[in-house]
Amino acid sequence: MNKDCENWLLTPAAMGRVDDAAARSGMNSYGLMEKAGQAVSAAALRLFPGARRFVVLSGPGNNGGDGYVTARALSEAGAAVSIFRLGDPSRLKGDAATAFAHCLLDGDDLDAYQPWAGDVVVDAIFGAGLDRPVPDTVRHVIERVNVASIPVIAVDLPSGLDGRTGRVLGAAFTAVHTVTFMTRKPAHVLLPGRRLCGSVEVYDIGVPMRIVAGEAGCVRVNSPSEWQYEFPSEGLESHKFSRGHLTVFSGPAAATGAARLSAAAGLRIGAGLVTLASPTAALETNAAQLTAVMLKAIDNPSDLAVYLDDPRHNAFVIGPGFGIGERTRAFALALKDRLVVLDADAITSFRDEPNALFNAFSGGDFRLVLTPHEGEFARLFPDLATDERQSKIERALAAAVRAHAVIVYKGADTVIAAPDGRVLVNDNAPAWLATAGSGDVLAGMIGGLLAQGMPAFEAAAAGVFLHGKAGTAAGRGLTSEHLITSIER
Ligand SMILES: NC(=O)C1=CN([C@@H]2O[C@H](COP(=O)(O)OP(=O)(O)OC[C@H]3O[C@@H](n4cnc5c(N)ncnc54)[C@H](O)[C@@H]3O)[C@@H](O)[C@H]2O)[C@H](O)CC1
Ligand SMILES: [K+]
Repeated sequence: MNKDCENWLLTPAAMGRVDDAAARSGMNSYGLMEKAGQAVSAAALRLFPGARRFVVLSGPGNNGGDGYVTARALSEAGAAVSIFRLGDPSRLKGDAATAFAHCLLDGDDLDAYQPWAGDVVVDAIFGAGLDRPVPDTVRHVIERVNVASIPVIAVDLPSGLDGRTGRVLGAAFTAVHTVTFMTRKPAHVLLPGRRLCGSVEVYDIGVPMRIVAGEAGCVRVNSPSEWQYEFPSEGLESHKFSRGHLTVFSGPAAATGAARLSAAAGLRIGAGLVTLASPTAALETNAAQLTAVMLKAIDNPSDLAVYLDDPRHNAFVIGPGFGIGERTRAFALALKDRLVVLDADAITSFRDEPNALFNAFSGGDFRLVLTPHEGEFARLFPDLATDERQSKIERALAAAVRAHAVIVYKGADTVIAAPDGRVLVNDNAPAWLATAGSGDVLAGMIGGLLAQGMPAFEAAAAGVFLHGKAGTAAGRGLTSEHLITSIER
């Protein structure tokens, strides 16, 4: 993968414009297809040196063109190759027609393909150009290949996958390996697409970087290079007060654990001081289980107003275990001038009046981070959640603009979006991170980074990435307590 663009995500439409611009610049566009097909052939031979037969399934567009180049290259390397085609190859156009003309192997209709043991399928039916559910012929082949457990190498995208959204249009192959070109596309990282791609190889077919950069936009894969420059450093001159003061609100006596997890995570990620703001009735319960985290009784909005008189109380987490309702709304709105992570119950509390929240935090730098999972997202943004046309990236971005907040739209493919258009898709979370209390830990980590002065978008992205990394380090069967001790800055 080219280092310059390893985190970029281009939609199929943007990649189409890259292709056009490359052709206009005088590049030989057939040369790009030739390199694409050669890369797929090399991957197939590398991954399956013992294949009895490579079966190339070629479609009606340029993805099919890549397939004809692959078939020719595999055959020239001495492998056994069969081709099955969707559509009349005499109707292929442009580079795909050229690739077909150069490939002297016979082929048959896609319908005729019956899997044999020892086959390896090269799926070149549809790539970036899929724009509607796959036809029945393709659906039936996908089913036959699945039933026979034939390994599939996908060209650009597993056919049936919508490159922009990562959703399945009708049916899709499940690939063991996908070779894509220049940059990854949203479907390689958004679910369910990511699971259908297998390992993803990004091959540089030689489109000049300035042309790709022209279409790259601000949507990327989350990685330290996206936020490291803002990560708080522990210089010799730093002391606990210069590393900020995070306050986490505890729920009532019967629901204090979630907030303690957030507070402990905030401390672990480096906040200088962490206070648990607790109802008087829960002080004893909390006191029995805290050491480094401080405790303060705050029962009502007037207690909170006094606490907010001290400007050193700069960052807050509200929501985990806090309870749903009017008191929660009053507390959250009182924090409107501070850095705030609003999670769980505090999100749900605004389901009937989300604009009250959004308006309170509008104006000035964005300082509110919302961390909804799927259900909470639907409560605050019901219209976006049900809009089937939009990808998770597009939904998160629209929500961020509306809320004037950084949105951490959680899931195994968490999307972090800022109102200014920046979006990061996270892909390092292990499956076992979805455990009780995991979200509370994440909220505390983001709060702890906000307290240390990291801007909201970078704090959210770093929190999500380091949370995934801690989950991987903790390993299967982790508990949230273990997750916290596995956090490394
Ligand atoms: N820079 C690059 O990334 C390069 C990519 N290459 C390959 O080109 C394809 C994209 O090619 P395109 O022709 O635009 O699209 P497809 O081949 O995916 O399919 C278009 C073709 O299919 C028809 N179609 C779409 N949906 C359906 C459907 N549901 N049922 C039936 N037919 C459908 C549509 O009408 C068109 O005829 C990219 O993925 C790469 O593999 C280049 O080779 C090199 C540069
Ligand atoms: K494909």
